[in-house]
Amino acid sequence: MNKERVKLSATNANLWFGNKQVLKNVTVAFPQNKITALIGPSGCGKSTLLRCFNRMHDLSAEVRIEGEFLLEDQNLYKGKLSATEVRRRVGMVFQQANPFPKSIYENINYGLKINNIPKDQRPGIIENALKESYIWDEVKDDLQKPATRLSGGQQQRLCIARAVALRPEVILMDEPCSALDPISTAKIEELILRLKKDYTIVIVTHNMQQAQRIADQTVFMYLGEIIESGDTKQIFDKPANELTKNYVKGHFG
Ligand SMILES: Nc1ncnc2c1ncn2[C@@H]1O[C@H](COP(=O)(O)OP(=O)(O)OP(=O)(O)O)[C@@H](O)[C@H]1O
Repeated sequence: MNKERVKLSATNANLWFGNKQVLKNVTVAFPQNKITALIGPSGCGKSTLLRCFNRMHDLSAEVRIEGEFLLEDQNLYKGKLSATEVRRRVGMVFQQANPFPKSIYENINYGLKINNIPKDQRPGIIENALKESYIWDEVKDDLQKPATRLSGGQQQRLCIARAVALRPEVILMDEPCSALDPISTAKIEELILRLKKDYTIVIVTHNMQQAQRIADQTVFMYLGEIIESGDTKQIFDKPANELTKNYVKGHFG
């Protein structure tokens, strides 16, 4: 798929919800410090695949996963890594901003506490995370106010700050802008582009313009399989597969 250093990968991954197979022999690699867009029609398995990379399916009894998932050379499931450690190193931001019903400050502080970050280091980390997520200027005088009073776009940037505060290596984003207006979306896209300097980013999106604006690489999925992946420009301008072509041209989806 690329010559860059691979940060995160899956090889021959299969996943079942009960008897229903949702991921079929998925092999994919996400290069370090790049943005990869995962695209494909509704229900093709994008979110399910994304969630495998931070062990979000661990608590679902009906889920069966096969295959190899690696963070660099460390196995996400079979090695020494605990689910908590995996989730610290592979952060996730969801479609619907989901701040805790607590203060802006506590939203970030909470993750630091459960990861045993010393108390005296936390205020500095929180300030940096808010700065890094382009929201500090808007909230610096309101840190003790409830996070739920922020706008949707601000809540989403707070959720990104919550993820980056734990210094992950990868940030998974599941349609992070789908509930946002164009101005908030533009701010998040600008933020994502800046974050790739420090993080590897995988973003699920239904917005083809968004994928073309921000993604270095694009992966097209259909019915649980990876149909095609490559440089974003190639996927959109010269797709090799007819299904990819029809999807990116908006003929189905
Ligand atoms: N907990 C579950 N139990 C059973 N089936 C599930 C479960 N979660 C998802 N599925 C099924 O798995 C398939 C893939 O779902 P997934 O959410 O990964 O698709 P997606 O490509 O992210 O879709 P969308 O773009 O609409 O968010 C769908 O058929 C869905 O109904």
